[in-house]
Amino acid sequence: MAVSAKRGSRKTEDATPKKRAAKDGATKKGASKKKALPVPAPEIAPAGAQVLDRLFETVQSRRGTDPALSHSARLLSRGRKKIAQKFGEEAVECLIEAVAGKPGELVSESADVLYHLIVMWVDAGITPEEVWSELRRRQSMSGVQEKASRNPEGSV
Ligand SMILES: N=c1c2ncn([C@@H]3O[C@H](COP(=O)(O)OP(=O)(O)OP(=O)(O)O)[C@@H](O)[C@H]3O)c2ncn1[C@@H]1O[C@H](COP(=O)(O)O)[C@@H](O)[C@H]1O
Repeated sequence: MAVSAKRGSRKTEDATPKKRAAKDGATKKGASKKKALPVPAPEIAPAGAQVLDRLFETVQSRRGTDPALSHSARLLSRGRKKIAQKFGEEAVECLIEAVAGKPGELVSESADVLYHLIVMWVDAGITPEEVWSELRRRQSMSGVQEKASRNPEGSV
């Protein structure tokens, strides 16, 4: 992702919804005539990890909508390879900030990674509940035990 388009802590002029719409292909004039897509009301913002369920619902609702109004719609319309590529780019940016020891940047990059992961789930037709269920299953076993169960003879 171009740094100029980043959300979160790095406030840049490209980060506003209006400029994002322009960047995504709509002219400023054309975008202003279009009705903005609905976003969840902030007063009923979900707590903690439920924010991911809400984000999933929003991204899913964007499928097939106007790419000029929705970054998710644009990304979904560009296909699986592009979606995977964007996720990979965000993951790399995340690890760069982790290695650089920049917690604030890591928070912002982590949000980007989660957003792009959710776009990938929507494209693949899987739900967050399937992932939560897998995580719950793993909670019954430590990571060390799980790895040992995969490598019964102790091979790495
Ligand atoms: N969390 C995000 C989010 N994080 C990052 N981004 C956007 O992702 C884009 C990444 O920029 P890039 O330059 O990397 O992407 P790009 O334009 O595809 O780049 P190229 O590959 O074309 O070079 C930026 O425009 C960011 O604003 C996001 N866009 C949307 N969301 C969430 O998704 C919801 C729905 O958004 P829309 O689909 O836009 O309605 C929003 O309410 C948010 O909650």
